[in-house]
Amino acid sequence: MEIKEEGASEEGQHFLPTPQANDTGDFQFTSIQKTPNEPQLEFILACKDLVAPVRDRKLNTLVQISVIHPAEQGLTRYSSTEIVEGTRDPLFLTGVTFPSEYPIYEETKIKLTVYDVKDKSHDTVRTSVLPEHKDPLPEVGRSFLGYASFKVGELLKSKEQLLALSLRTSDGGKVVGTIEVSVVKMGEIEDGEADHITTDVQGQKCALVCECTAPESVNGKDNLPFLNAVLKNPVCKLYRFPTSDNKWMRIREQMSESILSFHIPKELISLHIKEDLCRNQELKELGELSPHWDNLRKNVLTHCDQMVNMYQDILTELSKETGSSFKSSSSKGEKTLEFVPVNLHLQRMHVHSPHLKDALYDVITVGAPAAHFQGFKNGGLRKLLHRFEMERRNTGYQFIYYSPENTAKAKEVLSNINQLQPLIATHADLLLNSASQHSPDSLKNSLKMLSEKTELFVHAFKDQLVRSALLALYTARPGGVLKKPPSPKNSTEESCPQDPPPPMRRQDSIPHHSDYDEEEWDRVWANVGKSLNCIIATVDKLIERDGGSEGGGDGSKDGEEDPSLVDSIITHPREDWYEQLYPLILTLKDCMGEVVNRAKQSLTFVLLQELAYSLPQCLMLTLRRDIVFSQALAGLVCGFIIKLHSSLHDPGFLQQLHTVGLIVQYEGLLSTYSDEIGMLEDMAVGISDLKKVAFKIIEAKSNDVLPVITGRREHYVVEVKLPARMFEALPLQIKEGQLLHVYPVLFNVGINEQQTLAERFGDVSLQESINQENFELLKEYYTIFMEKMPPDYISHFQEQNDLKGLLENLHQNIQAKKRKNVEIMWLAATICRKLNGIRFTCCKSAKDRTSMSVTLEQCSILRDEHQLHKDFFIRALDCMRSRQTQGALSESDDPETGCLTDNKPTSRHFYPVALLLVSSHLEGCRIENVLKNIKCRKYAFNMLQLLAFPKYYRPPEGTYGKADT
Ligand SMILES: O=P(O)(O)O[C@H]1[C@H](O)[C@@H](O)[C@H](O)[C@H](O)[C@@H]1OP(=O)(O)O
Repeated sequence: MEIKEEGASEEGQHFLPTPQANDTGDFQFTSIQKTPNEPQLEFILACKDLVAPVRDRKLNTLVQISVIHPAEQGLTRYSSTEIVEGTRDPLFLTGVTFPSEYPIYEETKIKLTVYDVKDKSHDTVRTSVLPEHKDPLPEVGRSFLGYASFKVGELLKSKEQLLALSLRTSDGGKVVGTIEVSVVKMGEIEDGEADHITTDVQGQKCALVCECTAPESVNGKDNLPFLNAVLKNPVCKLYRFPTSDNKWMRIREQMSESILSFHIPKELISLHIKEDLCRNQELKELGELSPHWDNLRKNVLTHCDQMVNMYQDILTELSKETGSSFKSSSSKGEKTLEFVPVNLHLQRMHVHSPHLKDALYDVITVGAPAAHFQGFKNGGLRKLLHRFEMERRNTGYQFIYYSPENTAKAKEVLSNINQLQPLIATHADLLLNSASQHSPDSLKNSLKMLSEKTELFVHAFKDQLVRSALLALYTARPGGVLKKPPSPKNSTEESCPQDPPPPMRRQDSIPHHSDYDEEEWDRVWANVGKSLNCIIATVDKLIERDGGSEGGGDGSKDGEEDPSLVDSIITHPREDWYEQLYPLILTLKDCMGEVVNRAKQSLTFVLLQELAYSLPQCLMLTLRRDIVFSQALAGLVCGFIIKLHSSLHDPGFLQQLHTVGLIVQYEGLLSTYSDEIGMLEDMAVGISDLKKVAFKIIEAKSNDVLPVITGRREHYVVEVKLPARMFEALPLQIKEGQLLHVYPVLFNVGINEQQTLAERFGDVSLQESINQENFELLKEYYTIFMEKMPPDYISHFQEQNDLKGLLENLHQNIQAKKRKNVEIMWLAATICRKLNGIRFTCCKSAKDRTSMSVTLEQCSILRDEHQLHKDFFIRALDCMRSRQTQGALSESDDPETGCLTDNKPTSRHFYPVALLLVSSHLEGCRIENVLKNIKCRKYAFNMLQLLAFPKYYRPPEGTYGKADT
């Protein structure tokens, strides 16, 4: 029999925006004193001496928590505990938390209703693995046992903030037991002894005494406004678990979205548009070409313009999504959202355990960066890029083959030129300005800056590529006939068709031409250096003479300046500095202009070769790479900012940040089977491309604290802003703008039924090579870490951690080629945490497998680092993965499927705010994640799938089933 509460108007929770919260009509309510951004109220529950309705039947109880807002009469279901089985004295591990935005006052009434759950598994959808004749269990649902209620003010003002309330039957008559409500404050120092906790549920007792002092380092309250600008819509859960020495630890699980999900893609797309517009312009300015190349260029430009339009359209679409912070898994194939990462969240576990410092454990959970709209029929980036390069290299006479390294080099030089030329011009003008003011000090300073930049400029061209590109372009001009057409077939390093594919670093098919005057470039290039030397010598002379010192000097300090020029200066008795320097500056600018012109054209010609081959595939490949990279970068920036904020008070971390850089470890759960092979190939390239990213911390000058990206495809700088107070406390190197590097590594272990197929009938080599390659990268990072961190830090570090042993263990596990060897993931994650790194967990959608993995990781940390009682490991795991049972769903839920039937999303992919807030206090954070994505509180697994999962990756009964994903 299912018992319904009488008179309860069950509605979703309605959040009032905070400013209105105190002002509900004519009423004035007493706010709860709160710490910014911390939950307003958190409590735990336990029952005693419950009376079973039927004798000799063990009770399986849960408590449902409802709220009666003071201005309303209606009851709003808020959350519920987990089910505790087989005891009259249940002690609930799942607590209740009211986040800072929730409209709760001292006058708010809380109703606690205790139910006896007869069958907690009836929600699990039976699948084909069940015998067909087997009917669902006849006895489903739960029975009402009793209720109690209290006002928030009563709880807060009670002795030791603890209430023991009688539970009564619905007519308010009979007492059927007691319920204890105890306020919890994270970060408090445990005062009382949680004595007599036994793993025997019958004997569980609750530690209810707490004293309060919040450790600064974990709460990091100073940082909150900044994190709030980035993190949105937090979902919180509170638990308490016993430790092996029978004390309680408290755990707050928090899951938040990030507006960086949209902000970073928008920044990046704008940057790509700028870069591509500039390249298209340079292609147009390439000058006259012979008909073959000219046609190619026209074709390339048509496609490139189309591409820029496409990026602009995507940006326009994304710009409409103002304030969005979440892309659901069901939108992963949407074209306009392709640059946005799927289901990106910070998953945070805050642990307060006795005798230990409070600790935070963060993992970024996100769908594997992949180009879902383009699909995976032909594989992912790793394969596509390799194939593209192989084919391009063997195209014969139509194009000149430049290796990817040389193409990247050409882009780098072009970018350097574009940056340096205007800088030099500015410094040259400043020098003239100093000259006109006749100020020796200012002249010296301006000269110093001018010299530095000009030297960099000259250095930028010290590359064979520029010479060969000049020759190639020469041959492509009308009349510039190549005597020996460039072809890999003419190369001495040519490979025979039957040979294995040559390595990527093969020699380029760069032309050689006997008529070409190579020295001409040398002369043009050297002129820049010469004219700088001339300026230096002139300035020296002018200052020397101005100081009235005797003697004229010979004007040949640097040995390279033109003696006639210098002589002409020193013969002037009364110099006008400006007049003396002006012609020299003009010469420098002219020489530079000549170099820039030639170099730009020739290097643009190199880029033309890459683009001209295999249009439009080449551009689609760039698009795919941009998409995957954008998703990966959004996650990385989010992870970096969170890591920075949570570790700002740690000098060791800050030192590591600027001397070594940060390890960023990705755990992949993709299978090497079917489409997920392509996803893994995309993900591997996307993550590896993150090496091109460096961070820079700058002082925030306004309220806009969102990061800014500069650079171009081969090299990005992400500027992260910190408020002045925090910025000031940073090490000098960071404040001076030193670039902070990241070392991304990916370890993948497929765990589902698809991976079983791959292992039995397919191929797992992709996973093996990714793990092997990334192990080498991780080892490299460790070596740099050991070399660069100070010896005293290292000796302390080594005392605490056996990193060498862990690495060796990881290596052995990778070599072992064991099936579904999840030990690899645990070891890689542990190493990352010990190295102060940033952790990521990814599967296709980051909702089902990722939720299993991240909750397992949390409980394993509690076991290994916080002495979680071993008999509570599985219970803790189940609590974190759990969902409300059917009876606890709101009326808008479909009881058959657990899926929401009303509260339809307002847009295709965004979770409506009302719905989000309603849901944010139901069971474990990760089931909320599933709900956010597919509007259904069920992990998308069936029993057959779960049989293939490693044991600890299986969710509890009642939490999984058929879901329309
Ligand atoms: O979050 P995921 O684990 O990628 O979700 C998978 C789930 O593991 C699988 O069992 C199910 O059949 C679906 O394919 C889920 O992916 P969706 O992207 O369809 O949510």
